[in-house]
Order: sequence, then structure tokens, then C-alpha cells
Amino acid sequence: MKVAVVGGGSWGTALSVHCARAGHEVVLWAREPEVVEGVNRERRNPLFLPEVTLPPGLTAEGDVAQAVSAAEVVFFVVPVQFARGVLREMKAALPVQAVLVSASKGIEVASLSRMDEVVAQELGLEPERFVALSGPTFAREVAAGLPAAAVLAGRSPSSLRMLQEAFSTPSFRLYRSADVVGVELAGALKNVIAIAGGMATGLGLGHNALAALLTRGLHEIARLGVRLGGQPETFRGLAGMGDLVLTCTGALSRNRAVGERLGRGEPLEQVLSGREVAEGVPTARAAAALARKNQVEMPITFAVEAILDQRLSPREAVTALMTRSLKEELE
Ligand SMILES: NC(=O)C1=CN([C@@H]2O[C@H](COP(=O)(O)OP(=O)(O)OC[C@H]3O[C@@H](n4cnc5c(N)ncnc54)[C@H](O)[C@@H]3O)[C@@H](O)[C@H]2O)C=CC1
Ligand SMILES: O=C(CO)COP(=O)(O)O
Repeated sequence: MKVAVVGGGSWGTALSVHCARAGHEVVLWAREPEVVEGVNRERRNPLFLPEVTLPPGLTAEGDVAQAVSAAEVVFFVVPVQFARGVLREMKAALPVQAVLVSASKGIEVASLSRMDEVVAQELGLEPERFVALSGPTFAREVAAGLPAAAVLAGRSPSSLRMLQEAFSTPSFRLYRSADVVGVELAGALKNVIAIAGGMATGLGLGHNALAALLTRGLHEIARLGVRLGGQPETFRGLAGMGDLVLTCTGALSRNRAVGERLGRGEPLEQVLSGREVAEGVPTARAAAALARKNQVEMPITFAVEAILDQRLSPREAVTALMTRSLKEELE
């Protein structure tokens, strides 16, 4: 198939590698001219996953409209806060039959929208042409061809089956789901809990605290997710528990790393000064706003928001969380 991958960061690069290895013809759009040049001339992305040698069947393009103009499938992998602008630039060139697979994980702060909503607002695609891809998939490991599983969520069973068959390989196993809302929210909200998980590690709170945080984190993710229309089972699946375990415990998580450095006492500006994105930072604010709007209790998310707003120190947040009023576990 003709595939466009929009977004030349780590995940876009890894997905391009995966798609090319699966036998598809891939055009990767990257914003940085040096990435386009490096991919086309040296078969590597100099800024993101520079250690990976890119397979044949993959070229880079600096004009997003040009990149998507012949695509049957577009993987959209732009960080959520920048997504709207890129969607506008590619709108006119997107072929009418193309399916858009969003692989970004976050909630837009300005509008409190999920990616399916941002895409619908900007492109006016029929719902059948939108699919979300989520799950425990560190880019570096997927690019290395290590085994991974993820979920495709969409409203058209035939599109889901087509994508599942075209993009599953012996090292990348795709499942189908009809729960777009749940899969999108699970992938976005776990990034906030991963920041909290990293903080617990940075503060040296031990394994018990991390396990408690992860479990209670999943509980509050599901509480908001179900309130907004997600299916409860989705939060126990690959996009929910699977990705939460990965990012709260895996050394490759950028969100976890942000939390760990804050927990160790590094200043926020220094922690956020790198080139890579930690989607949990803006999404903490969006998730907390959505929770307040829908009167959903999300104590860990509220604590992460307060720490990022510098209203609370990580240590104070631990005390606040541990001394809340006592509850039923399943409340
Ligand atoms: N890296 C990973 O292992 C995974 C990442 N994701 C998701 O994929 C999405 C993209 O993340 P990564 O590829 O990891 O990014 P990255 O952190 O590797 O790279 C940053 C990306 O942001 C882009 N960017 C920066 N400023 C921009 C702007 N003003 N306008 C447009 N683009 C801009 C850069 O061009 C680059 O592509 C995120 O939503 C992330 O949560 C999902 C699964 C795995
Ligand atoms: O979503 C991810 C893996 O599934 C990547 O997590 P980070 O953005 O925290 O690195």
C-alpha cells in the first residue's frame, strides 16, 4: 500500500520503519529539513532514533501536502498540541478514500479535544475513515523489531480488518477495538500517571508506592474515561493497563523521565528543555480541566497538574494523596 507517515519524531520514524519492513511504500513527512535530508541521503534520522538504519522503501518529504497526496493510509504522529496546524496544511491534498490512523497520545489543551475530535473538526472526515492506534509501544523497541502488540480502534469493521492485516507482522501484533473514545483517552491519560510514577521513583518511595500509584492511576483514568463514553474493559487492555505499566516502569518513557527528574528536585524549565515531547505535561492540564468539568475525582492527575503549575512540591503531593479521606476501593 501507499503509506504516508506525518511526523518525523521517534514514533513516526519507528512506524515508518515498521511499515516499510511490512512491504509498504512509505513517505515520511518531517518538519525539520535535516531529518528529510538525513533520511533520503544517509538512510537515518539524525535527530530521532539516529542509531536506526532505515530500510529501503522509505523516503522523506518536507511538504506535508505532497507527502499525503497519493496515500491510501496516513499515520498521523504529530504531538497533539501541534496537530491542528499540520492537519490544516494537509487537508486539501488528502485523497478522498484515505484512512487516517492517529498514533498521537494526548488531549488538546486549548479545546480539551481528543485526536478523533481534532481530526473531525479540521478534516471533516467521515467517522469510518478515522482509526486510533495505541498500546505499549516504545518507538526504539519497535524500530529494533522486538515483539510488541497494540490496538487499532475505529468505527468501521472493514477498515479495521484491512489495517490489521496490512500492518500486523510476526513482531507487531495488532488487535481491533470499536472503542475509539476509550482507546484515545487511555493512551492520553496514562502519560499523566507515568509522570507521577516517575516522581515516585525520583523521590525514592519504593516499589509498594509505585504499584499503588499505578493501580489507583488506572482507577481514575477509567473513571474519567467511562464518564466520557469509553468502555470499562478498554482500560484493562493494551491501550490502558498495558501502556500504563510500560510507561510507569519502563526506562525508555519520556513522561516517566520527566517525573523522575522533578522528583529528584530538578527545576521544571530544565526538565522540559529537551527536544523530545512529554505529552503528559500539557495533557495533565487538559485532563484535570475535563475532570473538573465532568465532576470526576482524579486526585493523582490533580496532583501532577499542581506540581507542574508549581503550586505543590512532589513531596507535599505525596502527603496530600496519602492523607485524603479514607474510601471504599471501588468507589
Ligand atoms: N516515542 C514513542 O515511543 C511513542 C510516542 N507516541 C506518541 O507519538 C506522538 C509523537 O511523539 P514522538 O514521535 O515520540 O515525538 P518526539 O519527542 O520523538 O519528537 C518530537 C516531535 O515533535 C515535532 N514538533 C516539535 N515542535 C513542533 C511544532 N511546532 N509543530 C509540529 N511538530 C512539532 C518534532 O518535529 C518531532 O517530530 C506523541 O503524541 C507521543 O505520545 C506514541 C507511542 C510511542
Ligand atoms: O507511549 C509510549 C509508549 O507506548 C511512549 O511513552 P513516552 O512518551 O512516555 O516515552
